Amino acid sequence: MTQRTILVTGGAGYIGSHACKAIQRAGYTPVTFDNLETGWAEMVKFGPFEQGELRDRVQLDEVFARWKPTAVMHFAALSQIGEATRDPGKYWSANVGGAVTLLQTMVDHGCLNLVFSSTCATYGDKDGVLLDEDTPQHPINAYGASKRAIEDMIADFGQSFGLNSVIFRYFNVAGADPEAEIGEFHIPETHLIPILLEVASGEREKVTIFGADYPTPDGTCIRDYVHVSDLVEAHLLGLAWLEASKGSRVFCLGSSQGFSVHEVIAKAQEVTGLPIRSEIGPRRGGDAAKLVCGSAAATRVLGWQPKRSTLALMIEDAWRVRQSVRHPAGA
Ligand SMILES: NC(=O)c1ccc[n+]([C@@H]2O[C@H](COP(=O)([O-])OP(=O)(O)OC[C@H]3O[C@@H](n4cnc5c(N)ncnc54)[C@H](O)[C@@H]3O)[C@@H](O)[C@H]2O)c1
Ligand SMILES: O=c1ccn([C@@H]2O[C@H](COP(=O)(O)OP(=O)(O)O[C@H]3O[C@H](CO)[C@@H](O)[C@H](O)[C@H]3O)[C@@H](O)[C@H]2O)c(=O)[nH]1
Repeated sequence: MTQRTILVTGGAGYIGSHACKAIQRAGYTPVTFDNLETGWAEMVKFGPFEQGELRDRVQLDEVFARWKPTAVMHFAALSQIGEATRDPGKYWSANVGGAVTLLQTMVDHGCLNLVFSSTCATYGDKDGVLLDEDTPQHPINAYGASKRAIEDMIADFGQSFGLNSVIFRYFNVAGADPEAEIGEFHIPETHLIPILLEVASGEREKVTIFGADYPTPDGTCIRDYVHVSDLVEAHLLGLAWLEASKGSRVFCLGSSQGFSVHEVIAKAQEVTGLPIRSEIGPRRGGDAAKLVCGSAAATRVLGWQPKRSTLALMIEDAWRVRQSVRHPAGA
């Protein structure tokens, strides 16, 4: 039997490259489609690579005709909250524009199974609430708004064309491949844990804490961190769900535990055994005070069992990759 092909948009990026490894291991062929805006050709190690732009319908048509994917995992997006707040049009164009073209191409090629990366940034600021699939979505930045719009678009394509979808709303994804083949490489790096590891390794002088006047116990923002390996396992379960024709569903993916910026810094110092200098700075636009996930549905319905989503393991795995894998930019 020929191997089933999964089109992985954003497969050269952080989460997409980890997904490709898991997809290949599960016996499928992951075909990466990526414009390399924030990703790396060097991270495409587990299947073919098609360099391309999602908003380019001609290119997408060629790729669908060549590979005939049975499903798409759609990771490609711009995802920096600070940048989205400074330049919202860029986010609406890349994220929503890219998704429109992708969905239309899927339907026209008869590929009707989609796993989509959404985000808890679609919820907005809901202090003190455990966010789950039923929580109303009121995004407070253009990134979250663009992702909510795509969720709505997917529902419309479901109604009109029978597109089947599993939408995962992730919380803060962290960690790296436990076998240290791939990792998280962004330039500039904006995510908290990799920044802390840059400070620990002496590549950065200090971390600026974006606000210590939030209504949280220590004044810094609280987030729910989930290990990228656990996250991509959920995607395989989502794919199996679609292949079993179980219909369309939304699931939240997180660890159901929140950690403040101060707590993450303390844990990174403990794991690395190195000092991490920090200073308090102003709030970053678009940040919610507290985002913590209720992922009971993913466990109950899909059988998802996170294995590595403790703060210590996520930092440990990211630290190991940092020390053993050369940055694709040669930095
Ligand atoms: N990292 C997180 O904590 C997190 C949390 C929630 C949701 N997400 C979502 O997960 C997905 C992957 O995130 P990531 O952290 O791996 O980001 P990433 O930036 O590492 O990867 C995104 C990839 O998509 C590609 N891409 C972007 N726009 C494209 C376009 N128009 N055409 C083709 N390729 C394009 C980039 O080059 C990159 O390789 C994104 O959709 C993001 O919104 C991430
Ligand atoms: O130098 C830094 C970087 C981050 N933070 C704080 O650390 C927390 C985590 O920030 P970051 O790692 O940038 O993640 P988020 O902005 O929470 O966004 C991530 O998590 C979202 C879901 O919560 C995803 O949708 C996004 O794609 C992903 O980038 C936030 O409170 C930031 O304000 C700092 O204080 N200093």
